Amino acid sequence: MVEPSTSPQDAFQAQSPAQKRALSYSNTVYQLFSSVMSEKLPADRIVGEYFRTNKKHGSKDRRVIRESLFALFRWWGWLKQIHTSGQQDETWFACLAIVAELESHKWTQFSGSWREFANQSEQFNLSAAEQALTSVTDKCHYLQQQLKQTDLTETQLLPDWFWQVTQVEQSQQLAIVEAMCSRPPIWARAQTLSQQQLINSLLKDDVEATVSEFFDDAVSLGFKSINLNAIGAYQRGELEIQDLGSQVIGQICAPTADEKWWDTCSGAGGKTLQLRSLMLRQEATASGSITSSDIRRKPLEELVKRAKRAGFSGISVAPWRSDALPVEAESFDGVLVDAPCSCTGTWRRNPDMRWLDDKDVVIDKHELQLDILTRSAKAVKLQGQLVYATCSLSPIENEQVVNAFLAVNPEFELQVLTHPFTGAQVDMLTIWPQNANSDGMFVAKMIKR
Ligand SMILES: C[S@@+](CC[C@H](N)C(=O)[O-])C[C@H]1O[C@@H](n2cnc3c(N)ncnc32)[C@H](O)[C@@H]1O
Repeated sequence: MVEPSTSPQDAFQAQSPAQKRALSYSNTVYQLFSSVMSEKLPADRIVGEYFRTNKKHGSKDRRVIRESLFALFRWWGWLKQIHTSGQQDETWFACLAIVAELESHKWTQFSGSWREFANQSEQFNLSAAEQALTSVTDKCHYLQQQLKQTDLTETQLLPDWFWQVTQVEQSQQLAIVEAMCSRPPIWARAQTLSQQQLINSLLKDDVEATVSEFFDDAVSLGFKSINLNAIGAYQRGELEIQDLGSQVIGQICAPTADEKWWDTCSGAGGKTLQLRSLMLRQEATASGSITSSDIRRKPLEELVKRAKRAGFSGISVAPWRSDALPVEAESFDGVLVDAPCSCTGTWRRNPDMRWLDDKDVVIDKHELQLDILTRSAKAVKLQGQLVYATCSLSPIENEQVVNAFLAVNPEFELQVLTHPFTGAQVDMLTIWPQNANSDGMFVAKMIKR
């Protein structure tokens, strides 16, 4: 539970209104940061709960608090090397001042105050960046110079274990860090409208959207946070928020209008809705269907609501209540296994998770993933397709699961895929966040012979 900010640290006395507010923001961000780290709960959840119970903050306050907090996690791989005390001391103020420079935050009166508090220690002589820092390498140089610390490197921005479990070639590492330390846009999928119709409709609600060059139903809603409930197209089910990387999965499934699909780990139905939308785009009265399953009941209830909002028929729900198949064996043209995973591919949106999780989050799930894939495969009919997907970037949860499955299920054969963003032909497809400004994803497609 995060307590509301009450008094600034006694050791730091505000000499001006800007310093007073800077201390108050610092106090709130500090409480939130400590809470995320100690409770090991997602920052989004902790911040959401804090703002729900502390209504005093206006929209500007929220922005300063939220953006400073998430920036701390984005750059924590460097900052943790100077802030080791766990106290709200000069090193803490240095962190706040530094992230404001690294992300070119506009609240310079507060970041200037944080810098003044940091500089009360002889350890620091921080100054504002002379120009906007654009690349991670620029940022690294700025920090090396400010902190007089030359052993900072770009790869420290992701935990060591990430590099161990992903086995990324050195030549690719910088591009990954660069993507992981920036935010992707909010991606949406035109669900019942054409891309252009959706863009026109969004304009009426003052949302400037742009089309994706890759899929004819994907649109970018830009980087500003949006109140979805105030958008007509969302209320009418004409759009769904879905990251571009996630949209790759439905595109790889490529269901035809009359096929019967099973979404075995549907959650609240992000991909179920996409599959149905893809069918309806081919034929307004598509006779195909999708059965959606999950071990959790609540997301399935949410799925039903979302399908209703879109006016979609042809979707039914079959909860997994035991290890037994909740659907008829060998009866589906396509089975999608969007397996539970470490979610390392979503770290751009959740930078806190890279410091809350550890290597086990990747290693632990391999067996469960193989088990779900093996059980789900029993529902695929002859010549049917089996699609395995995760939002992990580690081969342990991806290629190794598929290879282990193929080793004992020789009737399944990998199908060559075309990378939607690079055009490369691959046996199994990893979408890296830097490929098209999205989250990271993995997908493999097999045919039952
Ligand atoms: C990656 S999420 C699915 C996201 C969803 N497909 C979407 O597009 O929004 C994985 C889902 O697998 C479910 N799950 C976990 N263990 C499972 C199991 N043993 N059998 C079926 N589903 C499981 C989780 O409840 C979770 O909803």
